[in-house]
Amino acid sequence: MSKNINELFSSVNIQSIKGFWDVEIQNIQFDSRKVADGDLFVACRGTLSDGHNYIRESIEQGARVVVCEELPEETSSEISYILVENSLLALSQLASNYYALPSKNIQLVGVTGTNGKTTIATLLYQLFRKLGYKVGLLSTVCNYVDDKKIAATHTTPDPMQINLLLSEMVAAGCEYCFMEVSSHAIDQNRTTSLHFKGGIFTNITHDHLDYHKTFDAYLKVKKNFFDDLDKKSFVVTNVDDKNGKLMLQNTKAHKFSYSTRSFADFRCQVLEKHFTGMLLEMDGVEIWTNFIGDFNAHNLLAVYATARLLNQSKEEVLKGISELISVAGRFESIISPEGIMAIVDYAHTPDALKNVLDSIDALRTKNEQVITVVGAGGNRDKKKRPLMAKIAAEYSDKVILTSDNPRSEDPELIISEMKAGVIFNDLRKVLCITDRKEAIRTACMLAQKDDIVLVAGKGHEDYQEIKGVKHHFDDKEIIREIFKL
Ligand SMILES: CC(=O)N[C@H]1[C@@H](OP(=O)(O)OP(=O)(O)OC[C@H]2O[C@@H](n3ccc(=O)[nH]c3=O)[C@H](O)[C@@H]2O)O[C@H](CO)[C@@H](O)[C@@H]1O[C@H](C)C(=O)N[C@@H](C)C(=O)N[C@H](CCC(=O)O)C(=O)O
Ligand SMILES: Nc1ncnc2c1ncn2[C@@H]1O[C@H](COP(=O)(O)OP(=O)(O)OP(=O)(O)O)[C@@H](O)[C@H]1O
Repeated sequence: MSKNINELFSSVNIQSIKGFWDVEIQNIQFDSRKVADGDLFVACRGTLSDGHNYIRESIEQGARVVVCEELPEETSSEISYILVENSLLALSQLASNYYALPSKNIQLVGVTGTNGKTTIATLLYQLFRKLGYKVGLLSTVCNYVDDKKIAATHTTPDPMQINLLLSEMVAAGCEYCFMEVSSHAIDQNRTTSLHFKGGIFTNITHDHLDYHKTFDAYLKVKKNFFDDLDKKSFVVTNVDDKNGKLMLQNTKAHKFSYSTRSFADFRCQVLEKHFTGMLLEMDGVEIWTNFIGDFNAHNLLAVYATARLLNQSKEEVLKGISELISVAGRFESIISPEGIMAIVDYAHTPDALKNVLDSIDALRTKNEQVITVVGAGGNRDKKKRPLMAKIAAEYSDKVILTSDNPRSEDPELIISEMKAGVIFNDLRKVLCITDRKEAIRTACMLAQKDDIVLVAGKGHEDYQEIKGVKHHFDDKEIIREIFKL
């Protein structure tokens, strides 16, 4: 689709222009390798390299307009160069303008926090469909435009992708979109120019410090998302998290809180816990839910609060919540003919792992053993490796440390970095088996009737990434094969 750059730059803070202003462009690209004839190229500074180094290549590929933070040494008189202070911010604004501001034509709610984003966004998508609406979803597991499933590459896609999907949702008649907002996305301005009706804060614990460097920087980035919300929107925050209230400090949005422990606008209490679900008291009403674990009580409460803030009736929301079923790869259980229960969960942070193991512990009635199979991803935050192994060993009877997605790292080295975190007295519980399938098989062989095998870290993923190649790998599939189901 062809656009005049005049329309595209309406909200962009331009420093200067070199070249023509009245230019038609075809598409917007931030990767020179994808530029085609007539495109606009935005040169962005990344963590590995700098898009400014690819300006010449983008022009050779056919770029007509270049948006950059500094001019290249050699410029061409046939090209328009538009200087901006922050290319990533400009990209976000250009992308929204290119697709005619779709976020203004849909009620968009963003979920951010270390854990729970996928669960809450997906459950909101499911709930609002039950309530009779056409809905969109942008999440780690997959994206949906109404009932059309679209593969996801990121938790929060790049600004062009987000706005394309939002515009498709608007065209398909969707009234709501629920999206995950990662800290990378906030930091890189992927969501800055979107118009959010609401924002949800789940929690913040140790993660992504490879990218943000310090916990304070990570916290500040999360807070920026809420600081940017306007007075027509709402923010609903988990005040059981010690940083929950902080998210409300500088925002102009209407402020709401939720809690399972203390005074808050939205409250819920866990009345009973079973392997098949939980009985909750939510906003004064008892409801049965098909979810396990205190953390899911928080997730369901966030869903309830958001639906109420989007003006849905209490009765219908509670009825809808009681009918919701699990989210792919989140506390999914498979029982063997011999009575061994395997649980597949995406827990890939120390906090998530502890929560899942706590939830399992709360359900133990006899002397069931808990055997945990867990790894840690390569080319990602290394600091969480020893912490995850320490937690796994502390809260399980046996632990098998194995590979997650080693990516370009040596899996055995990752496992040894994990093992270094296990306290001396727990070392006797730990086995190391690099091959994940063998690790799962061994855990199932060690388990007896009623024992619980937790396979953590990969959840819904159907691949294992080793040395840049994605091999088919599915924890649930392997467990079913071992259990001969
Ligand atoms: C690690 C990381 O955060 N990378 C971000 C970074 O890219 P980079 O450092 O890899 O970029 P680069 O390769 O150095 O290149 C810099 C720029 O030059 C461009 N380029 C590069 C090469 C070339 O030949 N031509 C060219 O134009 C690139 O397109 C890029 O715009 O800067 C880019 C912006 O220009 C981001 O899009 C990119 O996010 C990538 C896509 C990424 O994968 N990030 C992950 C880690 C991420 O976002 N994860 C979160 C979820 C986390 C979670 O909750 O688990 C997510 O939302 O998915
Ligand atoms: N509210 C919560 N608090 C703590 N842990 C949670 C919560 N919700 C889910 N978890 C745990 O975290 C894991 C990941 O959940 P989920 O995918 O919903 O989080 P996420 O924020 O989307 O993570 P990511 O962006 O890394 O995919 C779950 O499998 C579960 O173990």
